[in-house]
Amino acid sequence: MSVLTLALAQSAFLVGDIAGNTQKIIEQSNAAREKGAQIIVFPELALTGYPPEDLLLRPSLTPRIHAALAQIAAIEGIVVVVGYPLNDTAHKKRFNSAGVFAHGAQRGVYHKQKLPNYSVFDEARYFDAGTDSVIFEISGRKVGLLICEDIWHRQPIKTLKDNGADLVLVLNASPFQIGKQELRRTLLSRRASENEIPLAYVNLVGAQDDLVFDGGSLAINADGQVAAEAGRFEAELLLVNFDLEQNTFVAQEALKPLPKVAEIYQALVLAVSDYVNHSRFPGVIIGLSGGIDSALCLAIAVDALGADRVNAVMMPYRYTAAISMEDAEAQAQRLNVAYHVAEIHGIVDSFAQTLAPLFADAPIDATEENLQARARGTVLMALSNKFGQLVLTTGNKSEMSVGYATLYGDMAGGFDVLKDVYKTQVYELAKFRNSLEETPVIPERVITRPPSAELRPEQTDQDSLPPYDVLDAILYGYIERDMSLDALVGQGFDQATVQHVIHLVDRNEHKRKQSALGPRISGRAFSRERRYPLVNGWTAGE
Ligand SMILES: Nc1ncnc2c1ncn2[C@@H]1O[C@H](COP(=O)(O)OP(=O)(O)OC[C@H]2O[C@@H]([n+]3cccc(C(=O)O)c3)[C@H](O)[C@@H]2O)[C@@H](O)[C@H]1O
Ligand SMILES: Nc1ncnc2c1ncn2[C@@H]1O[C@H](COP(=O)(O)OP(=O)(O)OP(=O)(O)O)[C@@H](O)[C@H]1O
Ligand SMILES: NC(=O)CC[C@H](N)C(=O)O
Repeated sequence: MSVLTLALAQSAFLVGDIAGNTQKIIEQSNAAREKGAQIIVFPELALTGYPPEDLLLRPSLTPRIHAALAQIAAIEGIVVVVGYPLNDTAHKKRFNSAGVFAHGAQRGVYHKQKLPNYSVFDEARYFDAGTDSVIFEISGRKVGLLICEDIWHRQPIKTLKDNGADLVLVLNASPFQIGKQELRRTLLSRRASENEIPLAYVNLVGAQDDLVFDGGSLAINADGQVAAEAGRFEAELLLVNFDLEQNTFVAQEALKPLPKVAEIYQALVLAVSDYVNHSRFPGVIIGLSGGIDSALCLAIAVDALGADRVNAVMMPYRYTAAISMEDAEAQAQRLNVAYHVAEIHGIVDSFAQTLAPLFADAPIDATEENLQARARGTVLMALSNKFGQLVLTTGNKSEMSVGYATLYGDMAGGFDVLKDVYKTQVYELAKFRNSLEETPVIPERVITRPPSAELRPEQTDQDSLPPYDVLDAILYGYIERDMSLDALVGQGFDQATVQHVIHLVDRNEHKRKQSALGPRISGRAFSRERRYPLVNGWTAGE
């Protein structure tokens, strides 16, 4: 059997670190050659990382890219296919391109034809669309190139097939959202089988700001069957053999698909670890309340960074229940995390004293609750300033949707771990994490007790919000499916409840606008893909 060995370089590339990324490309190309590969394929825009955003507009980018390409062209003994931005100054155009390098020179270049400009993507801001197919030859086979969004459309791969391609390489920067790998498998199988052409799909891995790239690179045969698949959420140099006589990939052992809850958990861990490490924080600080949100964040942080880089601070006030103190300490102990207690009576009471003459006879309301949250936020930020550690905030998607969080209080911090995770998913994730070890890291009572902000006596979240299963279902319909009030009521939800929830979501856009960034796991997160005007005259619920 005569074989072409391909290396699919499912790697992480730090945005903007062109020198570091070039070094990685050279090292991985050499490693792949030593393992017997004749060609190595890197992800979309590997040289700059994805998405490079306005770094693409810096005039100093082009010389850096040219220097990097010269180094890549000098790689010997293996064909290298790599994604990079191409600035065509003569024609005042910029392309999202893939270059083919071999025997000391660049042998070809392909420009992405379909530029995504929906959801989290903004490529039309930066790139011009390519118009031509590109096919190059290796080992007597015609190999076509595509870049990410191209494969989500029918025409680009069909044109390659019509032009005689035997095999298609797809370079990707395809971000994670729940169920995305299943979607990719279905799409790629269909594209391969409807065109009767095998394809190799190489994805990026690692997190960038709010986006998580989950890998899951694939080799798919012309009958649509998956021949090989790389792991998820980790770097891998996947070697696949392509039988040149049969024009098929040699099948490898199939990977088990990850359950949804496991993929969400891994996405959050990767997001925290890459955000903290790439921003060069020595560690993180979490306000640990004894509640489920901060408990889950603590477990995620420990899995991402190791226990010795995580600090928990319990800040009791007079409404903090004894079991909250016990549970917070138990969590820290079980996870082996440094645990501190900083009570906030003095701070809150002093605030209250100063404000008393100004408040005159104004009745007690949420103001007094917010002082507690703000005292805690101030303590956490002081620790961050003093020791250089990042404060992780814990607000989940349900709370961020309805504004159930205090500005400059529990919203203070640099990265909001659960920002795109509904409260009902928080429970599933906590149970999932507990199932991984014999002794659950989150005490059972934290999961079973009714959630409370503990900002006044006997308070529970359900005093002011519908039960979380109802709230989350309404939020999902309104936020992720753009459903109207009438449509939600048509689904059986109580009209007054839906009205109340929609009103809260609309009224709290300003909070989300100034909230910390957090990892995106859904198809509609509060970051790039949901942009509402703060001031507007829209009628709620339509
Ligand atoms: N459109 C707009 N554009 C810009 N700013 C706007 C604004 N509307 C209000 N504001 C500002 O926002 C302020 C109100 O926001 P804020 O100060 O946060 O206070 P607020 O939203 O009134 O109260 C916080 C709520 O979150 C709940 N909470 C707090 C802490 C933790 C938890 C939990 O369980 O996790 C829940 C608490 O029970 C209360 O219901 C206004 O006083 C005003 O200054
Ligand atoms: N007593 C406390 N000590 C330390 N941090 C606290 C305390 N109370 C609240 N916090 C911080 O503020 C965040 C908001 O918590 P709060 O208890 O008000 O609501 P929650 O959304 O139910 O969160 P949790 O489930 O973590 O309690 C907590 O996740 C935690 O980080
Ligand atoms: N970078 C891209 O072109 C990605 C777009 C593509 N639809 C994806 O999410 O996989």
